[in-house]
Amino acid sequence: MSETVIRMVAESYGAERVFESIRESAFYTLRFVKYRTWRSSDESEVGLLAHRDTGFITILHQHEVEGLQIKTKDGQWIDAKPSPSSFIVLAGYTLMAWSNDRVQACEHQVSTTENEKIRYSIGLFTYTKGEIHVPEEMVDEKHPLGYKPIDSFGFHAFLLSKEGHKSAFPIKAYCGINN
Ligand SMILES: O=C(O)CCC(=O)C(=O)O
Ligand SMILES: [Fe+2]
Repeated sequence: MSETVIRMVAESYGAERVFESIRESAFYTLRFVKYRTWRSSDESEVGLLAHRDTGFITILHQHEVEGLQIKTKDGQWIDAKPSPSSFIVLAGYTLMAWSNDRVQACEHQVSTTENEKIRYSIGLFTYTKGEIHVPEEMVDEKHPLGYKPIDSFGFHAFLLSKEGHKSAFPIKAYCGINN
């Protein structure tokens, strides 16, 4: 499924010729998360603070208990309702850079609203190894090249640094051009 989505993104920008190289550099982690219930009714929130994922794409499935919220382009938080048959695909920072900002890394958070039910989610995180380059299909007059080659391991090390921590858009601080 991850490969299918990445192929669709590449094709939609006329860059299907580079799909194979992304496929070859991809690796995955699978994370199963259990969110506890509230300890008391006045505990304000249990969840995960607003963030953007750092890899290429994330495929999420939440089981029965809602909580995932996605920030829209105009800054509104919307609920992603759980469905037994659906997955949510989120773009991460590496895809944002690879697509030369055509695809924005999606800000999201988890905020549980039901205090009695344990929430489970499962996420397949797709990362890339080695350097990947912005394909020339993503670059034109309106979209000048915005990133140097993207070394995902280097980027993850940068995220742990002081500079990485304080940066609002760490991928731009790490390998952006003209920032
Ligand atoms: O539990 C979820 O639905 C989201 C988890 C998440 O955003 C993450 O692990 O990066
Ligand atoms: Fe996330």
